[in-house]
Amino acid sequence: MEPDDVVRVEVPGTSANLGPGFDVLAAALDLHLVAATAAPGPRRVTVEGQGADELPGDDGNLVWRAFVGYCERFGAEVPDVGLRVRSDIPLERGLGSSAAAAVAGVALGRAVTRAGGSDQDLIDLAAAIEGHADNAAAAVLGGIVVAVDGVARRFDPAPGLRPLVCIPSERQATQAARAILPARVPLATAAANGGRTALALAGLTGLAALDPRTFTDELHEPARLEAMGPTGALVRRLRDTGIAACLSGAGPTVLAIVGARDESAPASVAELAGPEWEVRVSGWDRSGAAACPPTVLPAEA
Ligand SMILES: Nc1ncnc2c1ncn2[C@@H]1O[C@H](COP(=O)(O)OP(=O)(O)O)[C@@H](O)[C@H]1O
Ligand SMILES: N[C@@H](CCOP(=O)(O)O)C(=O)O
Repeated sequence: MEPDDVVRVEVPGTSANLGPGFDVLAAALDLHLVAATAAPGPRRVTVEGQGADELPGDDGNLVWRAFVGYCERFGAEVPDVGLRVRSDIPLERGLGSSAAAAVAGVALGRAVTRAGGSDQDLIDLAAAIEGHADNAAAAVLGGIVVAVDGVARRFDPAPGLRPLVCIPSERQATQAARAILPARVPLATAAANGGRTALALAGLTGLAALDPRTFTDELHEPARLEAMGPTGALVRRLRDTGIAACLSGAGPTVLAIVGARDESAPASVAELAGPEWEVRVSGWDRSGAAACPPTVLPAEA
């Protein structure tokens, strides 16, 4: 394989749920996973960046599995290539590292084989492989998404808003954070959550002013914030000061939405979080998974 043959995709990390939109809302953030084809070598996948010391380099790697999954679904022969994957998305923090890996695999499959498939097909396939259509939709489409019943729609984030992520060093596997959720909730609870989801989406996309109270969730956050003590405490502290805050995905990261022009907000959030937390001023990723022109994967920073 010549360097000119290298195909590369860049996929954003994602923050799912956005408070009350459990399993249906998500936003794409400007931290990324880059995957590229490479000449076949002793390892199927070379992993760099986050997870380099623990993720598999064999055919069990999620990016490769999704690449093969795409080829099987669209009847393409699996190309005999290696992959290089570099991710800036911390693992098991609720920032969609697994969805980014699955989306990278299917998007790379489409770009390499040109066997077709719509963005919705990629979302469905990545969600079938990884489990979360909300993350997958935001990773493919960028912006803010609603994903439900096999339909994903993208919206532009309001220009006046900026996401901050507060990342702890502790990790939380998504599967374990789903196992503690209630199987049933009262009808009135579900109805109120639906209303807050609509208002939160309106606020995040600029259709209405963002009211921090609409970030309250009664489906998944109560159990999770109790299980993740420091995360629960930080969400409460932020909400008590009037900041729109919620659990990012299945946690333990906390997402806060602040005014883009509020220069003091990042420092205020960092002060409320304390030294145990890495507070990153993020931006929205507006474009989603992008297949880049043939190029070589940039060297690790
Ligand atoms: N770059 C990657 N390459 C392969 N697998 C990955 C990569 N990033 C994440 N994964 C897989 O996703 C898992 C984490 O997924 P999950 O528990 O859903 O947390 P989250 O998606 O919130 O980071 C990792 O343990 C690993 O199996
Ligand atoms: N809706 C899912 C989202 C999981 O996101 P992740 O980034 O934590 O994998 C859930 O809340 O379980």
